[in-house]
Amino acid sequence: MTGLEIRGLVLELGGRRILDGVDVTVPAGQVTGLAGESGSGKTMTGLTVMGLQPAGGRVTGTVAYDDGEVQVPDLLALRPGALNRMRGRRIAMVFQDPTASLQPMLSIGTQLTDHLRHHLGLSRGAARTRAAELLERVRVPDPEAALRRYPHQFSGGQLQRIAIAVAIACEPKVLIADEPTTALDVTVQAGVLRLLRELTDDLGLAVLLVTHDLGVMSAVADTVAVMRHGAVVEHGPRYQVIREPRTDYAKELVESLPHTPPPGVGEDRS
Ligand SMILES: Nc1ncnc2c1ncn2[C@@H]1O[C@H](COP(=O)(O)OP(=O)(O)OP(=O)(O)O)[C@@H](O)[C@H]1O
Repeated sequence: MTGLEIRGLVLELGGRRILDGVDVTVPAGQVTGLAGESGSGKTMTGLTVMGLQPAGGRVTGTVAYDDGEVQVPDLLALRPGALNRMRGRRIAMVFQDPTASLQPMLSIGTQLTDHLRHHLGLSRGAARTRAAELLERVRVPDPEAALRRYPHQFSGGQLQRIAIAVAIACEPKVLIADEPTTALDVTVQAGVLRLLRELTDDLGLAVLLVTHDLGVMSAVADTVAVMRHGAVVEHGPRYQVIREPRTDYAKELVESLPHTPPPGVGEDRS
């Protein structure tokens, strides 16, 4: 299987077990939704997979990575430098707040080209061309003009598209998206979710999508994993988990979570 295999992931912080043996498979070409009530460990799962858990955290378990070209039996066993290279090149992350991955004082063009030159060793000219292509790929209008602008000159939805462009710049194979549309208006959400789906299909990305919103889940996830108290209690095809949950907890969760299907994506896609 290409993608990520998370097995028995445990995170202990200050004597508390935040993750208690998370098992979840994130296959290439699919969106794996991670649902669960607040505090169940969704965000920590994404961060720990990337080696970005809070300082002092004790981590055990394995995260196997395979993109068909590179196989890493356990990302958690890599030295910090090697993990850092995996993060820049092969595994990317998108957060709720797109400004988290963008510098306010630098133009979008400078940020994208610096990133491409640093990670891929491209020349200035080649990096600029690729930066414009990337903005086109994520459907930012007028990419050439956009490259000259600064983050504060874009709307939230456009900024999230730009953050996604930065994330896919080095052609990663895994994308961890943590509440990527939570801060956006419902109509803008739909466009960003459609883009995520398109990138998953076209680039064969393995996407782990952390969200507390069932509307978002119904719109793009292939499978849904439900977390409770730091462990996955149910994982199955989206329609099954949402319509016919097997565990009482998943049933309760499905009934309690917000469900705001963004217009134009989703429910029809099964
Ligand atoms: N920096 C930290 N230090 C210690 N504990 C933390 C830290 N960040 C989060 N936690 C704890 O880890 C647990 C899991 O948090 P996490 O953010 O993964 O939950 P979540 O399911 O993503 O919830 P939410 O939907 O509210 O973001 C929570 O009990 C939280 O209090």
